[in-house]
Amino acid sequence: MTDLSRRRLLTGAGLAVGAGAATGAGLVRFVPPEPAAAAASDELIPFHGPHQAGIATPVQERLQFAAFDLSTTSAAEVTKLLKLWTAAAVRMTTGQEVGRGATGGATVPPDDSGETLDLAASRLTLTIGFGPSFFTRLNLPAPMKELPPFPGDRLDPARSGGDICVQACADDPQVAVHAVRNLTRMATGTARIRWSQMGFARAATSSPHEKTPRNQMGFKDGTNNIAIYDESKLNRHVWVGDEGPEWMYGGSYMVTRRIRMHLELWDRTSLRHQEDTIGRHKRSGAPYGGSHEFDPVRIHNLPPRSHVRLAHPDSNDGRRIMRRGYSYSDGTDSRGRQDTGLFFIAYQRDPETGFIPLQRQLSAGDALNRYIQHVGSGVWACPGGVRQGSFWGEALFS
Ligand SMILES: C=CC1=C(C)c2cc3[nH]c(cc4nc(cc5[nH]c(cc1n2)c(C)c5CCC(=O)O)C(CCC(=O)O)=C4C)c(C)c3C=C
Ligand SMILES: [Fe+2]
Repeated sequence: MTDLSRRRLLTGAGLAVGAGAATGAGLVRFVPPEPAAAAASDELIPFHGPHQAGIATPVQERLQFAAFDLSTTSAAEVTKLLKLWTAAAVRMTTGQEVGRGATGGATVPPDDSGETLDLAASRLTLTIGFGPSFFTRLNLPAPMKELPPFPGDRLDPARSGGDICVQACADDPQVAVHAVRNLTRMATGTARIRWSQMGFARAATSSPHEKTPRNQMGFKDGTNNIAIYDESKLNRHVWVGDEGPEWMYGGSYMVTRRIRMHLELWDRTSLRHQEDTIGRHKRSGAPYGGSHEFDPVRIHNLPPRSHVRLAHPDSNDGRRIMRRGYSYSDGTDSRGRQDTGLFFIAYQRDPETGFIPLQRQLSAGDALNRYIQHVGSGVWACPGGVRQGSFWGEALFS
C-alpha cells in the first residue's frame, strides 16, 4: 500500500467511493470531479533534467520557501542529507509518499507525515540553492558573494540568509507545505530551518498566453518576464554557462527579497499617482503610451522615476532577470498594520550583472520606494539539473 502513488489512489478507489455516495432527502449530492479536472491537478513536472525544475517550468499557484542552517561542517554528512532529500523529492514530485510511507510500521514514527495522502502531486517542484555561508561552513570555494547593502534596506537577520534553501511550488498549498515539512524532519541533526515563507498569487507567468496575476497593490505583475520557452533569453540571462564553476553549469543564481508593502499609505493615493508610480495602467496592465498589456514598453513614454521605466532592460544595458515571486500576507503587526507584500524571487546567470545593478538603480530612484521596504534577503547558487540516479549538488562534492 505504501508504494501506491497518490495519483493512483485519486483516480482509483478514491473516486469510486465518491461516485457511489448516496444522499438523503434535502442533501446536496456529492459530485465527484470530472476525470479531466482530476488529471489537471495530477499533472507532474519532471524532477530530473538538464536544469532544476522550479526555474523555467510552469509557475504554480503556491509557494513554501525555507532557508536552513547546517548544524555540521562535515561534507560527508551534508552529502548524506542531499542524497536523502533527493530521494524524497523524487517521490514527492511524483505524488508518492516519502520513504516507507505514512503507514509504514505501527511502532515507529511514520516516514511520511501523511497530510497529502489523498492529494495529487499538484505540479510540485522542489528547487535547492546554497547560500554563501554554506561554502564558508564547508570550507568550499564560493561561486558568489553576499549581496551588498542597498539604500533603504531594513533587513531582519531572522528573515535573511541561510546555508541551504528549498523552494517548493505547487498548485495546492498543502502539497508545498508537506514537502518542506518532510524535508525538515529528515534533516534533523544535520540542518534546521532558519526562516520560511509562504506565498500565493504568483507574481510571474510562464508564458504571455497565461492570465497575469495581480500583486497586493492591484497591478498585474509578471507581464514583461522571460518566458519559459524562450531558450535564447534563458541561455543568455538565466542559465550559468561555461564561465563555471562546472557544478553550476545549467544552474542559476536565485535572489530572494521579502519586500513589505506599506498598503495603508498606498491605498490612500490616487489612481493616477499609483499608475505614475508603476508606469502602467492598473486595469489593463498596458504600459504608458500603449493600450494592451503586452504592448511594447517605450521607456520615454513612462514617468522618469516609474518602476517599470527604471527596471526595463532599455534602462539597464539590456540586463534581464527571470522573476518568479509570490505575494505574501502574514497578518498584522503590533500597530495593526498589514504585514503584506511581495516575496520577490529572481533567477539570473550572475547576480553581479543581474539583480545587483538593477536593485542599485531601483533603490536610488524608484518612485515605488515610498511604498515598499526590503525586510529579508538571500542569494543562492542553484546547481544544474539532477540526472536519474544522481543527487542534488553531486557534482559539487565529487
Ligand atoms: C530588482 C528587481 C526588482 C524588484 C526588487 C522589484 C520589486 C517590485 N516590483 C513590483 C511591481 C511590478 N514590477 C514590474 C515589472 C518589473 N519589475 C522588475 C524588477 C524588480 N521589481 C522588472 C525587471 C520588471 C520588468 C520591467 C520591464 O521590462 O518592463 C511590474 C509591471 C508588470 C511586469 O512587467 O511584471 C509591476 C507591477 C513590486 C510591487 C515590487 C516590490 C514590492
Ligand atoms: Fe518590479
